[in-house]
Amino acid sequence: MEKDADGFYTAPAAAGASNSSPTAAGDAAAVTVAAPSNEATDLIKSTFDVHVTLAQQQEDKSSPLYSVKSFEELGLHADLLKGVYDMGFTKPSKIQESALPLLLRDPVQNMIGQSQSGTGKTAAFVLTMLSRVDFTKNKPQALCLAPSRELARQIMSVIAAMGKFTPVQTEYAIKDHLPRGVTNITAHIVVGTPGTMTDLIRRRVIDVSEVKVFVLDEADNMLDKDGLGDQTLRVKNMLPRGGHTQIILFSATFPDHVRNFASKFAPNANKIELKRNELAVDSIRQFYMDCKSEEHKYEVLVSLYHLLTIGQSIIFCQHRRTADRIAQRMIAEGHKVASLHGAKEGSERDLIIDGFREGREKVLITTNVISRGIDVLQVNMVVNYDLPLLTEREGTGGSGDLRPDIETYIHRIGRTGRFGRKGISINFVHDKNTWSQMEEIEKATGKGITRIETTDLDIMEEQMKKAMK
Ligand SMILES: Nc1ncnc2c1ncn2[C@@H]1O[C@H](COP(=O)(O)OP(=O)(O)OP(=O)(O)O)[C@@H](O)[C@H]1O
Repeated sequence: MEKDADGFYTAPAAAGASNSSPTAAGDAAAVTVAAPSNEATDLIKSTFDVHVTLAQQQEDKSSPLYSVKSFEELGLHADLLKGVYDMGFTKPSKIQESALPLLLRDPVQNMIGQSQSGTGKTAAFVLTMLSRVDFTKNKPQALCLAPSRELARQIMSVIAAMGKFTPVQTEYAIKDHLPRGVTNITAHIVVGTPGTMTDLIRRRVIDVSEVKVFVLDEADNMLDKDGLGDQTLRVKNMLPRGGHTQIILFSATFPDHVRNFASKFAPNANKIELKRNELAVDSIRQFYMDCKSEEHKYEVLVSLYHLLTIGQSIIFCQHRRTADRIAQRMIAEGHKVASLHGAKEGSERDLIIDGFREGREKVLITTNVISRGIDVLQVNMVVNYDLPLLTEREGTGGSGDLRPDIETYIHRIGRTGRFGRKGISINFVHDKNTWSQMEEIEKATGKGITRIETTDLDIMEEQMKKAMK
C-alpha cells in the first residue's frame, strides 16, 4: 500500500492482480436478491430477479469489492475466520483487504477509513474489536458508537455472527435497554449511541479502564459539530489517557468540514480515502421524477406502490410529520406501509425495523434516522420523496434557499445496491428549488440522474426494469 503526496494511504494498486486472484470464475458466489412478491406478474418476476455474480465483481479492479488477498492472508484468528466463512463471505472487499492488516498490526495505530456504502466496513471494524479483546477479562475492552439505535442493533448482530465461535460477551448502550439495577457491565464489547454511552460511563456502569478499541461507525456524522460531535467527544475524553486506545473511524463520506477534526480525534491515523466522484456506488441507477406539486408527489408515490413492493423500498422524507402523514394516508387507502422515525418509542422502533428486515413490511417510510448504515439486502429501491437538505444554519449560502445535503444523499441511496447488488433511487422534484438542489447533487456526485416518466405507468415500469438488469 502506498501513500500519496498528502501522506494518505490509498487503496492498493491493481498491478498483477489478475494472476494472484484466488477465486476462479467457477467459485462464483451467486447471490439472489429481491425475491419478487407473489402478486408480481411473471414478467416482472423474471426481470426483477437480480443475480449478482460476486466473484466476477471481486475480480474487477475498478470495483470497491475487488481484492487480491484471501481472508487467510489478513492475519485473523482461526475462530474469526470460521465466523467469516460461516457468514458466507468468500473473499474480502477492497476496504477489508486494505484496512484489516493495518488495523490488526502491533503497535496499534488509529484508522480513518472511507469506502462506498455497502462495501463491508462493518466487518473490518467488528473483526478488529473481536481480535483485540482478551476473553479471559470480564471488562469492557471495545466500545462502538453509531448514530442510531437501529444501526447499533445491526452492528451487534454482526458481532454475534462473526464472534459465533468465540466466547465474546456483548452489551448495548442504547436508550431503555439495560434492565434497572444493573450497576456494572462486564461484557467485552459495548455498542451504543453516544448519549447513553456517556451516561453509563459517567455513572461508572461501564468501567473504561481496560478499553483498547474505540470505534465510530458513520464517523463523519458522529463527529459533526452540528450533530453528535459534542457527545462523541465527551465519550472519548472519558477513555484512559495515554493514547493506548486504538481509535477507528469509518464512513462512506468524510466532508471537508469534519476531516480536520477527524484527524485530531484519531491522531496519526492510517487513512484510506475516496475522491468525491467515487462516493456513489455505480450499481445504483439514479432517476428523478418530475412532479407538479406536493400533492402530485403523493399521487406519484401511490402510483409506484406496485413497483415498491416487488422487492423492498425505503421512502425518505425530510420531516417526521411528513413520514407519518403519508403512511397514514396510504394505509387508509388500503396500502401496506410502515413508518419509522425518532419520535417513536425505542421498543416500537425495534419492532418496525425488525419487521422490515424480515420482509413482513415491504415499504418503509422514514426520515434521515435510518439514512446511514442500515443493511437490508432486499431493498432494491430508495425514493427521496423530499431531497435531503442542510439545516438553515449550514446551508443557505446567503440566498435563503436551502442547499442539498450531499452526504446524506449518498447514504440514503446507499441503502440499496449493497455489496454489488443492483438498486434504483428516485428523486421527486416539483419546483425550481428542488430542481436546482438536484442539479447540485448531480454535479457533486458526478453521476447522471435520468428522468423517468410519471404519467405513463408502462414506460415507467419498463425504464425501471431495464435499470435492474
Ligand atoms: N467479504 C464479503 N463477502 C460477501 N459479503 C460481504 C462481505 N463483506 C461484507 N459483506 C456484506 O455486504 C453487506 C454490506 O456490508 P456493510 O453493512 O458492512 O457495508 P458498509 O460498508 O458498512 O455500508 P454503509 O456505508 O452503508 O454503512 C452486508 O450484508 C455484509 O454482510
